[in-house]
Amino acid sequence: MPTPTPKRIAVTGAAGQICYALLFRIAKGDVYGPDQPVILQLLDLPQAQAAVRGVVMELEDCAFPLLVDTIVTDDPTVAFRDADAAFFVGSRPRSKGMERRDLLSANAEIFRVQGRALNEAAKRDAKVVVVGNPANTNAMILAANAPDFPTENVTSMIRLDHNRALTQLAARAGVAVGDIDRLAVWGNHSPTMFADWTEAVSGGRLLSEIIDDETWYRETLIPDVARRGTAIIEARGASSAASAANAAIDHMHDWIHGSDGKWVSMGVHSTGAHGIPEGLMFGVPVVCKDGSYERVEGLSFNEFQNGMMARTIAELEEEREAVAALLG
Ligand SMILES: NC(=O)C1=CN([C@@H]2O[C@H](COP(=O)(O)OP(=O)(O)OC[C@H]3O[C@@H](n4cnc5c(N)ncnc54)[C@H](O)[C@@H]3O)[C@@H](O)[C@H]2O)C=CC1
Ligand SMILES: O=C([O-])CC(=O)C(=O)O
Repeated sequence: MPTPTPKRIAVTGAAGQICYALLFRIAKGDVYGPDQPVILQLLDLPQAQAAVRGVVMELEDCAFPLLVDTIVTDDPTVAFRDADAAFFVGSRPRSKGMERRDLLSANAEIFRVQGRALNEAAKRDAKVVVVGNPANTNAMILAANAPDFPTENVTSMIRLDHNRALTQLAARAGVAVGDIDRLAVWGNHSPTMFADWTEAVSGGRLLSEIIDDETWYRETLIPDVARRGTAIIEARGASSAASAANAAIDHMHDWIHGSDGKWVSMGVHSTGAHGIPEGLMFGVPVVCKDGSYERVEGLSFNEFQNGMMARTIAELEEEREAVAALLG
């Protein structure tokens, strides 16, 4: 069989802690699979170029058979040139005492500049995931500044929250993580996110019936998932990195290869379904198939769900208002 043309994968924030986990897994084949060669196109700031070169030396020392080339640059247009996929990680992380929205002004400008470069340089069918916080609103800024690039292909990461909820639910229900389906995490990657078990099942049974503890769901699961990032910062002194990289890999892998009919949560551009205002970048359940995602639609919400949705919608609308000047 002929060797496939390498896929070009742009990654921003290459000298940072998430990328220290992410790049090695991409090079190993965890995104495109074990038969697909890749080229890494790494972006970071001028002052971080030496550190990126150190990471590249380590990539070389792994002798990954699939890694055919690595480009290192501080120019976003070079990094995004002909990209098939792009991970937007580069931005400031929060530290103790900050909320992710406190990063809005520090990071928003990055996504305006990089949106223009994406517009100019990437393939039109490139798949984009924004990891840098506040991820939903950064992705909205990116898409708004890339008018010739399909908005559908700009997504934000809420998969880490989805994975966090899966583990908590599996442990409480005494089922395997892999047996859970129809879990949704809605809205903003922030304390207002809504980990929703209403439809979630394992082995054909509703998790809400297996666990049978609405108080645990409302007062423990939902807030614990929403506050997990803070708990990690408190414990580690730095924000999550390996688990964030893993979630970014899961997000992109499933988008490319499909989710086997299962629901996964992705931040996507709202089309107005489920009462979510059009244009917000919003965590929703999707099913991935044949290189694209389909939003799960036609769900009806009870009063509790409506209240949770309203809270995270309001926060994203406030964020949109705060960055209105950057939305083109
Ligand atoms: N969506 C999610 O679930 C998660 C998001 N995050 C976010 O991911 C981001 C990165 O986190 P870490 O890797 O831990 O941070 P880090 O500080 O270790 O690395 C960030 C890197 O981005 C680079 N950078 C800054 N501005 C840049 C620009 N304009 N262009 C290219 N590179 C630039 C920095 O030089 C640095 O090398 C943070 O915003 C963090 O809050 C972290 C965990 C989960
Ligand atoms: O909490 C943070 O700042 C990092 C992050 O987004 C997460 O771990 O979910």
